[in-house]
Amino acid sequence: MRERLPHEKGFHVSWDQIHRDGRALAWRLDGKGPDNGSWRAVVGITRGGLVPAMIVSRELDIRVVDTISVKSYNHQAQTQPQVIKAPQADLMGDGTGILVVDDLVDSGKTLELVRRLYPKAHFATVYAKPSGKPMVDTYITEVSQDTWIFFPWDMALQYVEPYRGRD
Ligand SMILES: O=P(O)(O)OC[C@H]1O[C@H](OP(=O)(O)OP(=O)(O)O)[C@H](O)[C@@H]1O
Ligand code: HPA
Ligand SMILES: [Mg+2]
Repeated sequence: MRERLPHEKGFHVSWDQIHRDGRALAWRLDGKGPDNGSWRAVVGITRGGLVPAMIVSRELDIRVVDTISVKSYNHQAQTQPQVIKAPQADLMGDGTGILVVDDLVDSGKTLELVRRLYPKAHFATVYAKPSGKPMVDTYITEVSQDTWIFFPWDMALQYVEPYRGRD
């Protein structure tokens, strides 16, 4: 099995769970945009933010959806975050009315970078760890810093030994 240290715990999220939590995020954001409660666009931070961005944009009927590509990790090793692809500049402005969506905030470095580019945007993630919380405006579930979140797109169903058959 691939090394998971220094993360003590694993939080395994199913497709059903990310769908429910993504919907909960959308409902929390509903009517909170700056223009009579509405949002101009959803911007997903690729790649992990794309599934929640799709769910939020579907729930809130937002048809303008763009992406920003920020690479922060090589597997579980953190590297300096880099913007690989930016969203359409005339859509973004200073970020007013834009919902930036990601799957999670961990150290907060990814959102810190995107916030610097679009300071007036609203930053929303499905999951949050304590170090990154100051960078996020809205999130659904907090997990401890020593938890690694496994998303359904990184997992597969597999056989497990019965409890009494394990070492
Ligand atoms: O708060 P931080 O410590 O910056 O970490 C959070 C970011 O790290 C992961 O993305 P990653 O860079 O691994 O790329 P991916 O979404 O393509 O998997 C995750 O999807 C968040 O975007
Ligand atoms: O806990 C995590 N899970 C998946 N990707 C991540 N990127 C930073 N932290 C995490
Ligand atoms: Mg990501």
